[in-house]
Amino acid sequence: MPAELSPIDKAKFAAAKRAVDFVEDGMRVGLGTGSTAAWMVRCLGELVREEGLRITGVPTSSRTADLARQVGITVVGLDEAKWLDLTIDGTDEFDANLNLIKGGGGALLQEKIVATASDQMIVIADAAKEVAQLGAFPLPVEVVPFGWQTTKALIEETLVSLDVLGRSASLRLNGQQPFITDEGNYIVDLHLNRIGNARQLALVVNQIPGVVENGLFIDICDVVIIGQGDGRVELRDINRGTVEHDRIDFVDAENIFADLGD
Ligand SMILES: O=C[C@H](O)[C@H](O)[C@H](O)COP(=O)(O)O
Repeated sequence: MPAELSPIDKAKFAAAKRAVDFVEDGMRVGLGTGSTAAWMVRCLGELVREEGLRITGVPTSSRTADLARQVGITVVGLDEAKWLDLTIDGTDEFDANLNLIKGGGGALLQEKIVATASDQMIVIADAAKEVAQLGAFPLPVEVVPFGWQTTKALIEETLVSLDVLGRSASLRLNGQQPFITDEGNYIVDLHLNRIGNARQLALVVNQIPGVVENGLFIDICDVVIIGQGDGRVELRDINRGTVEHDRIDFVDAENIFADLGD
């Protein structure tokens, strides 16, 4: 393990490495987006190259598609795969019911479509992503560029009517310009502090014309794998109600770190 790899990266790697144990030969796998999911894509790539694992990957962003191809994973679109056995993705927050806030990297739309089209969703995270109540992380809402200021104003009015704390909304920027998603849309981030009724908020926000999707993933995630910097992992399965503990050996990761140029 390279000395410069931070404890947080080790934690993300540990969760990712444990998650790929769920991937079986012949599976169609949704590939999430973000720094944690990137570790999972690298781990899967190693299994494909070194152990001949045959999988079909459905990426949730152009970034993930590029990385997946680079590490040797066969990539297809969701409509070609049709239905997936499993999706593995990161998250910005998760709560005790495994409800999530996602979209910090702007990929929430494809991520939600792909996760919903999967028999199982496994979320991989470091322990800092766990919250008692969702909402400290700004909730991303994807909106169409046409009339986005009106859409943002309607979202703010809706937050007031729901008496949601925080209530401020901001257009996500990339430098001086609006951040553009893979689908050509904008992101409005909602600074809420905490979300009392996430299910209601998710439904109501999506009713507003101009809103494409929001980053609340309610009743979609089945398993969360929480990694620690020392290699410990905890697996929580919401359907079975089970909690398991395991440990990842970083020595196994030498090839992956070599690929990163360390
Ligand atoms: O749009 C991005 C995704 O929802 C990511 O899964 C999320 O932001 C977590 O990313 P990271 O693993 O980099 O914290």
